[in-house]
Amino acid sequence: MVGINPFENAQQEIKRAVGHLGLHPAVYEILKQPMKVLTVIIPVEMDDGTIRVFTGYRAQHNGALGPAKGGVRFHPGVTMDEVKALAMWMTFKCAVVGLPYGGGKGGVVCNPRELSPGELERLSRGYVRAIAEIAGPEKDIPAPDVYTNPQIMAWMMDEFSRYRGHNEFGFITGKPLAVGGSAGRNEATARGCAIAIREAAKLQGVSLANAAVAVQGFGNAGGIVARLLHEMGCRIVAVVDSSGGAYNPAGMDPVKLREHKTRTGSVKGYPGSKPVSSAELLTMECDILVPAALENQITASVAGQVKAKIIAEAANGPTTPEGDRVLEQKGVFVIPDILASAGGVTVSYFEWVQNNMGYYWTEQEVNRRLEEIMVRGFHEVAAMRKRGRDVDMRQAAYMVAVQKVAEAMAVRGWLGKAGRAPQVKARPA
Ligand SMILES: NC(=O)C1=CN([C@@H]2O[C@H](COP(=O)(O)OP(=O)(O)OC[C@H]3O[C@@H](n4cnc5c(N)ncnc54)[C@H](O)[C@@H]3O)[C@@H](O)[C@H]2O)C=CC1
Ligand SMILES: O=C(O)CCC(=O)C(=O)O
Repeated sequence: MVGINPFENAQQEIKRAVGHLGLHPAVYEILKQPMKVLTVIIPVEMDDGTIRVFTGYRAQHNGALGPAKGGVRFHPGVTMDEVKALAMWMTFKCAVVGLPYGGGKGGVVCNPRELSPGELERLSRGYVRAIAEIAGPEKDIPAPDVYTNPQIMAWMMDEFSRYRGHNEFGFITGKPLAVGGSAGRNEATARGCAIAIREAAKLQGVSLANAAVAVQGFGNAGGIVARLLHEMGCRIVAVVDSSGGAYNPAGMDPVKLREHKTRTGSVKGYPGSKPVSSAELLTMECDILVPAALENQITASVAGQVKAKIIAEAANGPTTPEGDRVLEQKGVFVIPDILASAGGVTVSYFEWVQNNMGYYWTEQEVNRRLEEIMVRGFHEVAAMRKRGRDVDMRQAAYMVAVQKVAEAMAVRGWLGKAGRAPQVKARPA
């Protein structure tokens, strides 16, 4: 959305968390920007023989807890500030659920729908060649995000393996199973979100049986979360994608919605449904709202009209800080993006671990470990919310995450003398 800078939004959240935790101001000074940002140009030979030059970015926000980790977005609206915000959010997403990573994110300004498969492959490989010097399993590990998928991950892994001269399956996650992908990764973002919704519903006394759910975005995150919530007994009353929406208060079957989208290119026109816009969906009567598309969807004016009891942010940054304050005043229970969407990177972590070991787990094993991490993360944040005064779930999540990153920076000596107290107590002799 024009005029709202996601990077400035992300900075505000960190500033508040550092203040609430009473940490040294140096913590904010370090965390308020990415440690490294690379801008690249990618010349690609198009099918008609012309050369088109694309712009791409890779941002690494903070490496105190481990190598940078985060997806690559292919979208016409990608900007450097968006990539910087997304990298920043990744640092705290990884920290809140206890993964040994820092935050990273990449993006290429392009419309993949206008590219042929060959052009898309050459662009994906070109992007990897351009960022190769700052990436790798020990430095920065990309993954899928908006409009990138397992096939693109496979091309990228192959290109990086050529660059290094040997197979580097651990360079990137979200790969197809045939080349070191993990069972369960495709569903992981949605599964993690569904687990968080289940825990929130228990906490808030909302029954999932027949609960009305509206989902904005019907891709990897939104489409699968609709299916999983349907399996948990919820009624999927509305879904939208970038081309339109479908509404039916009696509920719709997400498997059939997916088939309809595969056949026609959109969820709109689903048999038995009425059209619905993205704006209408966000403010409609429902119990659970899942924004699973892009940033800055729930502004203050949208938030004022939201009727959902629970919002689970499967997307990164769907709510503006102003929107957030309105939701807080209204008592809407928000599961913030850094927690609600952490399932994907959690299973990406499992994928990287499996690649490093060369030993692969069953889907059951992956899902069991994901469940454990999401439940622990959710309740750690809920406990922080209870302990903190005047903090909502988003602030609580940031407080849990910022505390962990600040502690790592302190013991590494990045905060100098300021870091030695009170975060780090010397071990008794
Ligand atoms: N794929 C992953 O593992 C993760 C994704 N996310 C976040 O989830 C969100 C969605 O990502 P994915 O599902 O992976 O992308 P995707 O490319 O699979 O799907 C995106 C969906 O959003 C829809 N969409 C795009 N613009 C829209 C608009 N203006 N209004 C309504 N719908 C719109 C598209 O039509 C598509 O259905 C993003 O914010 C992403 O950063 C977060 C964590 C992990
Ligand atoms: O799977 C990953 O490594 C990161 C996914 C991602 O980009 C995100 O969580 O926003």
